[in-house]
Amino acid sequence: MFAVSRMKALFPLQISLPVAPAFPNAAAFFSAAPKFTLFFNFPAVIQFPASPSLRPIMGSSGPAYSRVQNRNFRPAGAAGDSTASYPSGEIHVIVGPMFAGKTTSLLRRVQSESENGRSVAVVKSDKDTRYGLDSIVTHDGLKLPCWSLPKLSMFRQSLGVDSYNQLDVIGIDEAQFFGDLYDFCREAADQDGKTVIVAGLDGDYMRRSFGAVLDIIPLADSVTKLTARCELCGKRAFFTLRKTDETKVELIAGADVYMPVCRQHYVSGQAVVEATRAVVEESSERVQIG
Ligand SMILES: Nc1ncnc2c1ncn2[C@@H]1O[C@H](COP(=O)(O)OP(=O)(O)O)[C@@H](O)[C@H]1O
Ligand SMILES: Cc1cn([C@H]2C[C@H](O)[C@@H](COP(=O)(O)O)O2)c(=O)[nH]c1=O
Ligand SMILES: [Zn+2]
Repeated sequence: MFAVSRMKALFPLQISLPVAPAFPNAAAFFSAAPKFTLFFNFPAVIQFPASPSLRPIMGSSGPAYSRVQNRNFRPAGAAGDSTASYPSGEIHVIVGPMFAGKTTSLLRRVQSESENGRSVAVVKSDKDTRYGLDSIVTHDGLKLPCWSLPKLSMFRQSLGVDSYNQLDVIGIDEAQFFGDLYDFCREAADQDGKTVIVAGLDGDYMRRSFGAVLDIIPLADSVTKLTARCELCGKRAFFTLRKTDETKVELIAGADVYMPVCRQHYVSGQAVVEATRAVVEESSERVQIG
């Protein structure tokens, strides 16, 4: 399993061990069947300082971990170096259906950045209340403390301007729920020199673009599309099937309502859901008339 004990050492106050993981063999599952498609080569460019010295910054709704200063700003260079003092931010986007390991991947990357001495903070939408507001939690129970906010534009103020300035890396989970994702990511990377790691659903249950996740692809250094396992046949799953007849786009839920599926089972499953909805609507119309 990925280093829960190391996570505990890193985040001693908040990390808790996974309880009754839904997929106990997740690590074996992940390593035996690598499930991601790299659209672009993921650049091994994150530069890590040699000696990490983390200190937690506690805020009203969540912690950040910080070093002394944001190293993303290049020091003034030699004369003629036109890049001197421009921020060297980055944006990395992780997409895929539910259960594909997006949160797990985000958590790993943030953990790795932190272990390498960079100051990190993670934010998720406060719409997702599934596991409480103070942490992001994977479907198999790994946890990381985070900020829960309605808008990314509140992040700087919530953290405190000084703490924000010291941050190197910002992780964003459930990115599909943030309407101001584009402006936040652009400013954080271009103006403030942050490395921004974004995880979210590229498509909703109808396989339509979800929120602003796809809008930030033109801003991104890298885009990774993860896949899950089709719950009906075990093949690679690219889509999320909603098992109920609820039609609103945003519906916070887990495996009770959604399942990852391959193309074939998306098409057949969606046909069943739609046929069922038609029958239910028809019979409720009959009841109203009668
Ligand atoms: N059908 C499935 N395919 C793959 N993983 C699944 C499935 N159902 C549950 N899981 C679990 O979900 C974990 C991924 O959780 P998570 O990182 O929270 O995914 P995401 O953020 O993409 O929804 C996997 O490690 C696995 O244990
Ligand atoms: C497909 C789909 C999903 N959602 C919700 C359901 C969950 O609360 C999140 C996704 O969580 P995960 O970390 O990716 O597993 O999004 C939704 O509101 N609408 C949809 O169409
Ligand atoms: Zn299938």
